[in-house]
Amino acid sequence: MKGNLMDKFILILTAVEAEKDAVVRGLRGDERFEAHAAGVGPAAAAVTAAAALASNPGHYSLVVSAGIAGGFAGVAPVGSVVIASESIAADLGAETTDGFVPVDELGFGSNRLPVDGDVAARLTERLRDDNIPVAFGPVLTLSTVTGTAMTAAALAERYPGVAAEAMEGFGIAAAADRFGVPFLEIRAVSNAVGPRDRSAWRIGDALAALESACSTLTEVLK
Ligand SMILES: O=C(O)c1cccc(C(=O)CC[C@H]2O[C@@H](n3cnc4c(=O)[nH]cnc43)[C@H](O)[C@@H]2O)c1
Repeated sequence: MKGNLMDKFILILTAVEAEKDAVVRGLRGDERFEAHAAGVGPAAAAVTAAAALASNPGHYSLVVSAGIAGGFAGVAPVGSVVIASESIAADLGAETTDGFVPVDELGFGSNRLPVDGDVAARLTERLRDDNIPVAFGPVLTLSTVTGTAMTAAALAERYPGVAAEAMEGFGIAAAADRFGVPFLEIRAVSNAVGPRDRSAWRIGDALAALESACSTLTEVLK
């Protein structure tokens, strides 16, 4: 991680207030952190992150996207934590008769953005040491929640090793990239990616896991 953590702050953005409240509980008053609910989806997340970074040059040493997510079968079960190895805008590209072509293959930039690998690795390791179920892998950002087994399978084939999907990470990663601030994504799995079954959601369990992961983050960043 660049810079000295001791003199800067960490911005954590969630989608909704319930996620922000879980993050704040996990931070336990650690004044190095600022947590805000930015709204659902990549645009709301990107606008909020960019506004914060633009109005506070040099103030933040790290920007974190945190919240609940859908977990991919065999990688991230419900109730587990996912630490992103990279952020992928899963539907940023073109549909063709030969399948999806990501924007980088179209020559218009990239649909993948990096994370702070050092912090991501240390956080993953600490969570494992604390016996918290954790997966380290790509996290997708979508504007449409996956609702069928066919789409889940297509995403898992397109992005091997994918751990989770959510709706804000890439927007925040894009703002962090634009302002040269390291990025991290922490997700807690509330549901399985696939056929829509709201009765199977475990949002309470996911928020508890999110709280625990944020508490561990404060330790890792000591
Ligand atoms: O109505 C549904 O079937 C449904 C299924 C899963 C999630 C939703 C949401 O509207 C949640 C959006 C909100 O939570 C994050 N999230 C949680 N699970 C997922 C998911 O499986 N795919 C994408 N996003 C998910 C997301 O980051 C949003 O903030 C509705």
